[in-house]
Amino acid sequence: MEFSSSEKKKVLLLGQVNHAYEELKSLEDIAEIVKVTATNRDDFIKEAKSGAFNGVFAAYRTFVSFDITGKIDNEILEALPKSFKFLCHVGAGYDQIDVHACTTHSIRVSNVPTAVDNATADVNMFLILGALRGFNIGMTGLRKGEWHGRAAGAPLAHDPEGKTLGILGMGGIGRALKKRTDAFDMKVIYHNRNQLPPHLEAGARYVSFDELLAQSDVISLNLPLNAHTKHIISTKEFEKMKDGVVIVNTARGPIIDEDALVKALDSGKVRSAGLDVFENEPKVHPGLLANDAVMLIPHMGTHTYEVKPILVQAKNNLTDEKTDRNCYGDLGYG
Ligand SMILES: NC(=O)C1=CN([C@@H]2O[C@H](COP(=O)(O)OP(=O)(O)OC[C@H]3O[C@@H](n4cnc5c(N)ncnc54)[C@H](O)[C@@H]3O)[C@@H](O)[C@H]2O)C=CC1
Ligand SMILES: O=CC(=O)O
Repeated sequence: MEFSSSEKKKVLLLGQVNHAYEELKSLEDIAEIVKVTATNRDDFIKEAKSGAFNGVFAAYRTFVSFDITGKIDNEILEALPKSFKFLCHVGAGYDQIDVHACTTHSIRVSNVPTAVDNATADVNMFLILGALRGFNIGMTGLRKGEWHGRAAGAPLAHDPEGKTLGILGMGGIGRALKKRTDAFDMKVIYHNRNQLPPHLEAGARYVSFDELLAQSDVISLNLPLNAHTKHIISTKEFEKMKDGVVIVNTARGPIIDEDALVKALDSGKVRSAGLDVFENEPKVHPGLLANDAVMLIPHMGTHTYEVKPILVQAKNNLTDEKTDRNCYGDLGYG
């Protein structure tokens, strides 16, 4: 794409920047930031078709901009101008974008993996420990004035040591989790579509999907959400698991069939769960809310200064009031 030197490129801002003020200012030096006035998908499409975004060559989108546009799919791309060529998503998981449709429209998509690995793996480890040890029962009870959570006391829990952790989807976060579980002497098995080279396996044993379901004491979901992985864990898969298994999910809610999970928890097939993500965020299944054995976190896997380094610089400007939503505050790593 050719621009004259005096011409500022137009960048569409999908979502609000709440943290990366300095970066936004730098971008404004070289680009004209085009803001969206629509607050829902229909109006966004109308706004795009009215020519309001004409000349835009790139868009920077936050996770919560989904509330305005919905999935970035063919319908949205058809409405955007032909000048639009780059879609920059602030997040590792890009399930809110139909990448195939983008490819068809010759639009390149970028995401932000790697930067999130440690923070998300920490949450993952916290959920494993909390769910295995039954901490939520005690913690919830304590705030209600009940020592050990129940009149009869919290049930005895389990140590991680010697337990088999099955990592489904051992990519960046899964491998960072493996490293953490080594400190707790857990045995790690994993399933990916293809076996990793030994230096990336780092001692984890590659197994089939069904072996992972059957052999794990704890199952951690660390794979992306797409048409193949939606509800990859449902009733049939719970039946193949050990009685009393623990399920942890920091990936995406719809990877687990939440209704089936609640039933498996209620029947005792699943002993407890640790969840950072939910099928219909920000809604949480009432069966999960009602179950004290389940550790629940409102999608805070990456909610740290270290993941969003700019926050440290912008700290003095930052107030809680500026943080609009729990998920990323604003733009993830910006
Ligand atoms: N809770 C949170 O705040 C965060 C959640 N996430 C979620 O975690 C997911 C994983 O993130 P990364 O580790 O960075 O991704 P990654 O791409 O590095 O790893 C994903 C792994 O899953 C494997 N995989 C893909 N399809 C599979 C299948 N059908 N069966 C088995 N394995 C499969 C891939 O081969 C890869 O090894 C993201 O897609 C995102 O949805 C990511 C960051 C933060
Ligand atoms: O959910 C967070 C992400 O980066 O993906």
